[in-house]
Amino acid sequence: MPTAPVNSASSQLSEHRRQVAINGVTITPVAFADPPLLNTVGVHEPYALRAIVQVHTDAGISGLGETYGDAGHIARLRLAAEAVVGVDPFNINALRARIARALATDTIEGGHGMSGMVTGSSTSDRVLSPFDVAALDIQGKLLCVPVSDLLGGAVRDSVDFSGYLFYKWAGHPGRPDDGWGAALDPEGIVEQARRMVDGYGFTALKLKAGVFAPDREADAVEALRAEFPDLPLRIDPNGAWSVDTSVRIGRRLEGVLEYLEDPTPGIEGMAAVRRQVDLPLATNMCVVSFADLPPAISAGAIDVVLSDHHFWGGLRRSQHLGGIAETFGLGLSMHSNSHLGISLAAMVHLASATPNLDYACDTHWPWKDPDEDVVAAGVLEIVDGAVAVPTAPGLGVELDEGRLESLHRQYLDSGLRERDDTGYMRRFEPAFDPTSPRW
Ligand SMILES: O=C([O-])C(=O)C[C@H](O)[C@@H](O)C(=O)[O-]
Ligand SMILES: [Mg+2]
Repeated sequence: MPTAPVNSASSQLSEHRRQVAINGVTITPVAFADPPLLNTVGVHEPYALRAIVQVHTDAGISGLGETYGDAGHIARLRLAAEAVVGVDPFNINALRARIARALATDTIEGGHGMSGMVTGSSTSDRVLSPFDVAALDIQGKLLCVPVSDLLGGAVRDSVDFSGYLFYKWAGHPGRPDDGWGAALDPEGIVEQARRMVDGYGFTALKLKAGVFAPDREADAVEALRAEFPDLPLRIDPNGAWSVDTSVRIGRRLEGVLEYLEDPTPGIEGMAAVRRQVDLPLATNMCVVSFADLPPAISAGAIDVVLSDHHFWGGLRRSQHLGGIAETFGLGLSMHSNSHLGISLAAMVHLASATPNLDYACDTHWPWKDPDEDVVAAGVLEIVDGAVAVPTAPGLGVELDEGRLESLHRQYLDSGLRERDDTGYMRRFEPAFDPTSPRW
């Protein structure tokens, strides 16, 4: 009978729908090796911290999320974990409401995990994010569709990423060199870029700046332009420059950059720069929550917003941000922090289902040891500067329990419980002062 299998499949599906509820959450902090990457607030410590969130259901299916690993954030995740038990993983609105309620009386301090650079983002959106991703992973596994389908369908088969260049030391002091070598001048940055482009095929480059005198960093951008005449270039000093310095350096780099990211702190400062420089301004610092959008748009402070599902409340709310960007004619790009494979999979699904994503996304992926992850190796790879959108159900990545256990042990042994780029830098340069604007 031609109709019988369809009917029985759909009745099985609705059976799943009726029964499924979250019946537990496992939160595992992990640490993975991170090179000494320099930024305006200091230097990356020997390990980056993340939290792996497994959401379990009474249908026997679990979903995965990944987020920051600072102690305060983990304490909030644990509050949320208790609050979401009993919720249907298809009901992300209910997840959000339960999490907001659980955090309403939260007195936990610190723990943003973003090293003082994105502190104004919404706490409940940050905590919701890994639960939203895990719920979508569960939905996809139950319905046998990839997360990109649940987000409206992939509009591209692969997602472009930019090669993320950092000034860096050759290795962590007192430890062996990491193999990338030092990059402390334009030649070092060009050499690093060459290795990124040859190894991963990146078709856009971003330089993390705010480390050395601005003119020296502009020299590095011009050296990149000479070496890679066709690649879009960006520079991001994380608000380390005054308005005057931003205008001077911005004018110098007009016609060279595809966008200038967070040259100076705050909406007013960005708007002042924008009025005087003929370059698109991008941000992941002065617009980090929905409440920041109206004042930034009315001040004309930004041209491009960098989404990041880790602090914009997960994949669905990041799509909402994409809709606002489209409505107001803003460009859309994507921000990253040091991350593992669950986050990369989530970023790729989101980017694949965001038609108005105009730029190659950021990723710290090449800075990670390929042997250190919590998902199986080889599923996610950067080829020709892009990651293929996974087509298996859910996020398309499976947790490797052995790898999770070993990165959790590394977390326990590392002794690190908060990201502290400034404190680590001060061990080697006691007078280091990250107060912005630094120039
Ligand atoms: O675009 C950005 O602002 C970032 O990627 C922030 C990160 O924290 C970056 O500065 C880093 O990893 O040092
Ligand atoms: Mg940035």
